[in-house]
Amino acid sequence: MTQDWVDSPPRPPEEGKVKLTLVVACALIDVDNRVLIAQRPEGKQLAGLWEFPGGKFEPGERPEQALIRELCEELGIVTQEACLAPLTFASHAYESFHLLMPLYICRRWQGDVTPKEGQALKWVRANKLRDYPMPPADIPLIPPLIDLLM
Ligand SMILES: Nc1nc2c([nH]c(=O)n2[C@@H]2O[C@H](COP(=O)(O)OP(=O)(O)OP(=O)(O)O)[C@@H](O)[C@H]2O)c(=O)[nH]1
Repeated sequence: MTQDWVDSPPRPPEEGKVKLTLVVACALIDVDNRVLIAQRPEGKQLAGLWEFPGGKFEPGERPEQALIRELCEELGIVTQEACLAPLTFASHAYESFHLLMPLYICRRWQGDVTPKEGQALKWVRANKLRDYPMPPADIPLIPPLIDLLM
């Protein structure tokens, strides 16, 4: 019997490889302990679903820098690193990538929350978040928010 792999054993399957996508997100919390969610606009992946503001990193950015930039671009507000506290994270296998998404909470910012990208916004009690369809990655983020806010 020939063993043509004796000098070069079979490799682990290629399908084990994933594209890891790093996204940073924020639960903004208002004075009534409600959380801000935003609806993904038409034309984007997962359009119509409600999500936490945030987005992908730009090259060389730290998570807090990326989040401060995204909050300014999407909502027209300014916050500082000292006002961002890590709460939990999402790790979810989408079909074409694996999402790793830290979720921060933020209670202090300057400016009025304004939908800068035409997205619908809603302030929602943590125990009502399940009434809004969210991306699958976000579902495990709800219980820590309920624990924190209810
Ligand atoms: N911001 C945000 N993104 C989320 C959440 N949950 C979730 O699965 N995602 C996914 O994480 C990625 C976020 O990237 P993004 O908002 O910067 O990206 P995008 O699809 O608008 O893409 P683009 O910026 O390349 O146009 C998307 O694939 C989005 O579906 C969430 O709660 N907030």
